[in-house]
Amino acid sequence: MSHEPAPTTDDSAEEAVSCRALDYSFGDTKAVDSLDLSVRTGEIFGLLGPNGAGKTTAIRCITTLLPVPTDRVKVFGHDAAKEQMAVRRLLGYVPQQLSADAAMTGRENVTLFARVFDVPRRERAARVAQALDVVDLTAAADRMAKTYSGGMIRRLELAQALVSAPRLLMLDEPTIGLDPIARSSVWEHINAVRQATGMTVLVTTHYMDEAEQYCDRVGLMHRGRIHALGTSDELRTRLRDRRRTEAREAGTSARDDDGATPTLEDVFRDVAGQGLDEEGGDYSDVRSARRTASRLG
Ligand SMILES: Nc1ncnc2c1ncn2[C@@H]1O[C@H](COP(=O)(O)OP(=O)(O)OP(=O)(O)O)[C@@H](O)[C@H]1O
Repeated sequence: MSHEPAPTTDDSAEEAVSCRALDYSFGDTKAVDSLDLSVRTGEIFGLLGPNGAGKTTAIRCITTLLPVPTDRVKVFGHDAAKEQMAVRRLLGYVPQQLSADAAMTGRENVTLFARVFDVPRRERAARVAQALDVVDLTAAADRMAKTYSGGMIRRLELAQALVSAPRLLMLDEPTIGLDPIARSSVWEHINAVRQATGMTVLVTTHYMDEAEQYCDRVGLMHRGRIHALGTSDELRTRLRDRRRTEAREAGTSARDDDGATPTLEDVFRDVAGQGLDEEGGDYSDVRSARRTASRLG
């Protein structure tokens, strides 16, 4: 099935997130299976995989929302089992499920998060205004969230996560259910925040094109494991070179696609083997759990 070399981690760069041999099961279902993952400080790291790959479970382990044994998950060196509060203080988390309240204004929603995350009272109004400004919601800040479009709601949730100035921003499928324009707008805002603050971003997505465009490095996850890890260019070039070598060794004449660099989709299909098809789940075949816009309407 997979011909990719085992994923490697680089411990020389300061790690924002490190998972070592992380397992997590729901009854008989092994959602995360001996996961090794290293996210470097300051990068946008994309965890890619089809529905059910284990992305959300991994994210929830890192956020301390699911219990993990000691020495399995660290966030900026803090152990997620032993130092839960220290870990939580360092991160902002935007889950797949809706986290904004439709019956409150944008400003009220962000203020609520500022309170929950203990933003000092005297700084609160300014920090809320700044977070709304970063995501271009200043003009709409005093409108009820139920009047927002899906993309605006996603940006509001981004502001909610940013108001505590986290060092690590974790986003679970931030663009699911959005139209292409809203998707690129959300990404542009994530990118702008990263550039301005140096914040580390860990994002799950099944949109390969988004990952190629916006993530510094990606981890391809399937059935609870990372099967390949690197920059999108590295992964694509590695597969191209391997195919060329195989063709040469087999003595076959040049294939039609010999000169072409495979896409990230090809890489995924290569590392996941037949699994994607057996499960009836192309990675782009989304259950679309989110459907943000319709839920607030
Ligand atoms: N609360 C739960 N109880 C039982 N099984 C669960 C639970 N949450 C997830 N699972 C199972 O664990 C596996 C991994 O699910 P997970 O949600 O982590 O995948 P994912 O890659 O995030 O996919 P999706 O994008 O569809 O959420 C799946 O087989 C899923 O059915």
